Amino acid sequence: MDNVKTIKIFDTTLRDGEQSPGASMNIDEKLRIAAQLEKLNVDVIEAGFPIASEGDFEAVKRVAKATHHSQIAGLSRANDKDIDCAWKALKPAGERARIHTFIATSDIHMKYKLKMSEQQVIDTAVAAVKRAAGYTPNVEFSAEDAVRTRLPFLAQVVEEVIAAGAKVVNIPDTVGYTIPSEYFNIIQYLKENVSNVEQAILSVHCHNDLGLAVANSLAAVQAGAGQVECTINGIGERAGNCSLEEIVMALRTRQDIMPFKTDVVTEHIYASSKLLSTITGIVVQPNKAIVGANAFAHEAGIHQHGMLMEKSTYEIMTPESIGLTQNKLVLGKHSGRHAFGMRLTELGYELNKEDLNKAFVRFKALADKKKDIYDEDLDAIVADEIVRIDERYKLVEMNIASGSFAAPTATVAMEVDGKVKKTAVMGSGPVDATFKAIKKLTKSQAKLIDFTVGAITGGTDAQGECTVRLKFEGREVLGQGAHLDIIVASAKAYINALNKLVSVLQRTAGGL
Ligand SMILES: CC(=O)SCCNC(=O)CCNC(=O)[C@H](O)C(C)(C)COP(=O)(O)OP(=O)(O)OC[C@H]1O[C@@H](n2cnc3c(N)ncnc32)[C@H](O)[C@@H]1OP(=O)(O)O
Ligand SMILES: CC(C)C(=O)C(=O)O
Repeated sequence: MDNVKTIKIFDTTLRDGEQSPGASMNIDEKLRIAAQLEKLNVDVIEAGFPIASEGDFEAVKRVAKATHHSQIAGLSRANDKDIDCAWKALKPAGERARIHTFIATSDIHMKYKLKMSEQQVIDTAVAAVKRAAGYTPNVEFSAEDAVRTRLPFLAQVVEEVIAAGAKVVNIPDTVGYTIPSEYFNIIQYLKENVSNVEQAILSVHCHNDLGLAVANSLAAVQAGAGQVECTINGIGERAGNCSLEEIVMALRTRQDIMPFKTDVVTEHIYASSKLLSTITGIVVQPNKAIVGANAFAHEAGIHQHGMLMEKSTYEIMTPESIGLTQNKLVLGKHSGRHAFGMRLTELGYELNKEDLNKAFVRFKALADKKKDIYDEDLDAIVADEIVRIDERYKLVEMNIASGSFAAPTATVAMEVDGKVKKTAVMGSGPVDATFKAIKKLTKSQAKLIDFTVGAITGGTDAQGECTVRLKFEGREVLGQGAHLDIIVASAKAYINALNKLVSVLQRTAGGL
């Protein structure tokens, strides 16, 4: 189609996505996500909110330096300090740098939060855009809580920020309140009532409080919006943001009725989703559209019959289109480093030689015990073996006595600050005994907040994957561990969380 319009994809996984409780990422993790986002070929990566903390500033700066073709955005409130700080962080991106400044425009926000009149908000917004435009022509302005803003006022704000130099104007549904028909009308109203609207791209940024973020974004695109802001797996503040994979695949799959496309390389979607889950520990629900474990699974006989006859009977898009390939090279104990490394690359992992070797040793050990090695097993190996921090604590060996008549007892040997220590502790169950033993050996005061267990793949020889969330002095960390023995996986997750806590506390000069 000649008249197909390209919709810009603005990914905010590293900024709004990181505002999800539990989704905080360190700089190295952000760099890995940013590299994956460039593979996806998103137009803009919002890398953070530089004034928020030294860590955020550094992360934006490092992402700006390390990336090659995506534009890099940094968020700032509408004041000089934030904007100057954002620019300092973004500068290494050169012409790819975008300053994203915002201020709320709804009556509720202006009255209770900002304590500003409409005129003060306009003056502040215009001044912010002008200051940002002094650094770069690539300025985006967001009218926070636009959906609950008086429409003629919203139109006035949009007109004035465009006149001040904004090249992209975002109309966010900050609280996930709108519905598709209303949002369509808002965008259409702005298109018809802002005299200079064609000098800027209208952007949309939807939250999912009513489960409508993707539907609303789609409606806005149909009304003329040219940029969609979204996150991998839909993570974000509260119920999350518009999910990148859903909006992109909706536009790709329904080009028959919507003349739009994106430049996203959809074949990298699945790897991106996996990488984010591995890094944050926020797992995707099995029935999640596009990237859930069941998204391309067919259980019912009638469906299976249809699929065998002709895939399009029950599949509106192919698994291959999101990078979910049937593993052509079967990985097992006879596989070598080349096949193993190639599969990891296909899954989105770029490991250096040393990390690849470490992962390969783990893979061989697993292949000796387990018949089939699935992609999920490889994800677990990488999560467990590579996504690591400096280790003050290491599991040396452990043994569990448990059953229906004896009191569960864990015997655990650990390396603590280079010295091997051993203890045996009883508990109400094998996991309880294990955690008590680890606590005793490490003298940790951290509180266990959450513990989850899952089988990574099917069958009784499946690897178990555990996550442990610990809290100490207001800091929360998430540890992960995988092993064929679920109790060993639990211990590894607990120890991984303790090591993360040490690293967090060291950075803030605390102690355990
Ligand atoms: C809708 C969104 O997602 S917006 C982005 C939300 N993300 C975040 O807030 C995460 C990062 N935030 C932070 O680290 C901190 O909130 C900071 C560093 C930005 C500010 O911290 P503090 O200075 O301690 O202020 P605090 O967060 O308590 O309050 C916000 C202040 O900014 C003001 N403010 C809020 N939005 C804006 C804006 N867009 N432009 C200018 N000022 C604003 C508020 O009125 C308040 O001002 P006051 O301190 O004079 O009362
Ligand atoms: C800063 C803006 C874009 C935002 O995150 C929101 O309104 O939800």
